[in-house]
Amino acid sequence: MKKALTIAGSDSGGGAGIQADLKTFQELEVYGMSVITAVTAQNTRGVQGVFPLGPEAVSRQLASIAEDMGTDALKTGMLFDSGIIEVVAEKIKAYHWEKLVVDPVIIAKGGETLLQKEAVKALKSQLLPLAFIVTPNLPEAEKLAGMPIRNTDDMKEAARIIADCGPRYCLIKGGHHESSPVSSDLLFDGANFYEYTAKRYVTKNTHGTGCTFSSAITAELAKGADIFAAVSTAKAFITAAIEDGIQIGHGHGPTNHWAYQKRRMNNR
Ligand SMILES: Nc1ncnc2c1ncn2[C@@H]1O[C@H](COP(=O)(O)OP(=O)(O)O)[C@@H](O)[C@H]1O
Ligand SMILES: Cc1ncc(COP(=O)(O)O)c(N)n1
Repeated sequence: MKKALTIAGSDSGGGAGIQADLKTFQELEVYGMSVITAVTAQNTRGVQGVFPLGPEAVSRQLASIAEDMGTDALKTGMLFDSGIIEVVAEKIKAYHWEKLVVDPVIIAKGGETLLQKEAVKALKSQLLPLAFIVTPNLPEAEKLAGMPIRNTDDMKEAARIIADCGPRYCLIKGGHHESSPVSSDLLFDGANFYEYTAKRYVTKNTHGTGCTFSSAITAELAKGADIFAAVSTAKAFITAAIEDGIQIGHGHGPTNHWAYQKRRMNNR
């Protein structure tokens, strides 16, 4: 069985972070492993507390996996600060882990900080050069590129700037473009742009969409898919998960990780 690793924060509400990643790995039939960077007290209403574990705890978890199991692909989500980014980058290089998906989690949907301001520089200079693909949402792409994004031309310009940091592919997600009837993501391979478009659902149950999407890409890469097939399957996975979003809690509910496989079973 192929293996996938997530290096991310725990979401007690179960919709984002490590929990969303492991559910996605399971649904896409890869063996899921996790390195926890921080524990968040979180629910559908927002983030009530953040408790980082620190570089030593992260380093030891990474070593446990590397010394025994290894991984076929991996992703990063919430990394909290530059100390954790440094150790993650150092270990990824030392273990020669190559299929790295960097989801540059900076701010939660409710506005809470998940990456310290000082750490954006380390993310760009230390982690992005190791990334096979980086998957910023629109506000994250604005921060990484240092420019406002108002239209598709701006998205392309930002993708070029982010690609200059060294990732092999850059995928800017259009989920935050709420006035559009579609949800369009733009993949840049250093030369050409490819658009992945799906219907936009009007729903407040979008907690964990980015985590789920990037872990679906990671699962597909672990199984040997090329980047275009991996993004395409991940887009179908997240679109189904959003369409069947779950009304749990009083705020932004989670997506439905089972929706994609349920549809496949029904179509048999
Ligand atoms: N309301 C929606 N309807 C359909 N697809 C969406 C919706 N919101 C986000 N997506 C898709 O979900 C994926 C994650 O995007 P996004 O929500 O922008 O990430 P993040 O959680 O990092 O902010 C992308 O493929 C995006 O196009
Ligand atoms: C622990 C953790 N990691 C990431 C996110 C971002 O979630 P989203 O996928 O909605 O951007 C989150 N809210 N909590």
